[in-house]
Amino acid sequence: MTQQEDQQEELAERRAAVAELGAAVRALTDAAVVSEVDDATLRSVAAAVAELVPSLTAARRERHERPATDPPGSGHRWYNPVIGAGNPMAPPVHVELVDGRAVGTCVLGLAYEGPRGYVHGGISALLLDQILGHAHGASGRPGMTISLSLRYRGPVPLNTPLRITGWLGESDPGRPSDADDHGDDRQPSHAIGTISTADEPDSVLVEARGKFIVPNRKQVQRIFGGEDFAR
Ligand SMILES: CCCCCCCC(=O)SCCNC(=O)CCNC(=O)[C@H](O)C(C)(C)COP(=O)(O)OP(=O)(O)OC[C@H]1O[C@@H](n2cnc3c(N)ncnc32)[C@H](O)[C@@H]1OP(=O)(O)O
Repeated sequence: MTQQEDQQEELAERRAAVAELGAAVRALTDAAVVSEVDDATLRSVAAAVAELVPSLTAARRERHERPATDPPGSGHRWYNPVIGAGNPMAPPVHVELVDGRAVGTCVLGLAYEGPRGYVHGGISALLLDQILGHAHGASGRPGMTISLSLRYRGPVPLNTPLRITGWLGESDPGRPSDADDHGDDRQPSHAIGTISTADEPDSVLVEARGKFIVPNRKQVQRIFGGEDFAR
């Protein structure tokens, strides 16, 4: 086995272990928010969970440090709060590119509840921001959201397969490109996204419109210390 194959195997093993923990803690979160067991049971589970924390934080990363799952150049975000298998907060949403559109699928449990039985509006915004990011990134230029507006047309049901779709619209006709000044394309892109149930994909429950920019070199330096922010 070559050194590169060794590293790939190690990375796959690490990601699998991280995903396993993510799934277990996600299941714990789901159990915690649906549980109606007695108070004594809740307290004994809380104590048992608190005892587990030090074994995880014995080796930890800080802000700006890459996790072992996301080596430079991999473009992965194993702990992303929407798609990351390692993040218990992530549903996670499974995203595919279909005919230039980003299509996400997931089922949201009661941990994501806003109105009783339905998804919290902020969670819908989170999912749509992510899917618009994928639609923008599909052009090969990962960007950052500079504005996001939403229209909530109907409540999004919990415990129901959902479909989240994002695509690029026309770029901003009002702003002339000043690429020459900055060495980057400074034309913001418009992206559009929707949430519907998987069973009724044409019935739009939430609609989003976002603007994305590709940070120029100075901005990447200022915000991320020069490291390619998307890799
Ligand atoms: C696949 C993974 C998907 C992940 C999806 C997730 C996406 C996200 O959530 S990203 C996180 C949320 N977004 C952010 O944190 C961005 C926060 N904003 C910022 O850091 C700054 O506003 C930043 C860097 C974009 C611009 O700041 P700054 O360099 O000071 O420029 P500023 O003087 O404010 O801009 C002046 C104008 O130029 C525009 N502009 C600035 N930089 C650019 C650029 N690189 N390209 C095009 N337009 C630009 C601005 O939008 C602004 O336009 P307007 O006047 O119409 O509002």
